[in-house]
Amino acid sequence: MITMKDIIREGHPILRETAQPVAFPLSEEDITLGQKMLEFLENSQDPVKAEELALRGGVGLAAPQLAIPKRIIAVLIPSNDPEKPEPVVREVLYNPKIVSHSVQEACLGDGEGCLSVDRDVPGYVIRPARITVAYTNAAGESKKMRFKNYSAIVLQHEVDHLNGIMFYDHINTDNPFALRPDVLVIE
Ligand SMILES: CNC(=O)c1cccc(C)c1Nc1nc(N2CCN(c3ccccc3Cl)CC2)nc(N2CSC[C@H]2C(=O)NC)n1
Ligand code: NI
Repeated sequence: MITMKDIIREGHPILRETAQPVAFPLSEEDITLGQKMLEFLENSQDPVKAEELALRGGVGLAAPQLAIPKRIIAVLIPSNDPEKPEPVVREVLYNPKIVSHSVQEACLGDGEGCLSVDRDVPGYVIRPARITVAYTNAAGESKKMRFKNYSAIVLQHEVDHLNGIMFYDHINTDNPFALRPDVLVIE
């Protein structure tokens, strides 16, 4: 199974490369990889397993973070509503593409963290608040899904990894906490 030792850290060249699209039909290898990426996120969010395996919590993971320059991301966003325990997003996305986005922007009030960045980089990462992503799922079906707020931030962070972009590339160097008008700050 995937653990932190499999995740490359900033400085590794693959994190700055553009990942290659995956071919269809999906290979067993690419399907298995997606499943293992989701399993990692599940383990990372399980207090017992995360401690056992020394995993940092994450809600998204991109194949380049495993030194695999393929356009594959896994997203597991847990529900925060005890009434509805189902995850908000539980998906492996092959060749994801942001096909449209809102003018309105948003950012996480606490800034962004990344499993490939072993340091705190303070500052707002301002991104479109709503996006539409076209992708192929593990069953080989073409999908189009809309995301907003926290989910949209996570998807964009992971798609950035496929294009060699790190979250702190978006932080305003003059004033990391500068806010443009109408940016939604997500707490
Ligand atoms: C510097 N300040 C901060 O990091 C930061 C600080 C405070 C709050 C937030 C909200 C911050 N920001 C931030 N927190 C997260 N998590 C919160 C903890 N959680 C988690 C942890 C353990 C079990 C289950 C879970 Cl659910 C996992 C997810 N995740 C991301 N990102 C950026 S988009 C991709 C996503 C990612 O998965 N990163 C590894 N950012
Ligand atoms: Ni990351």
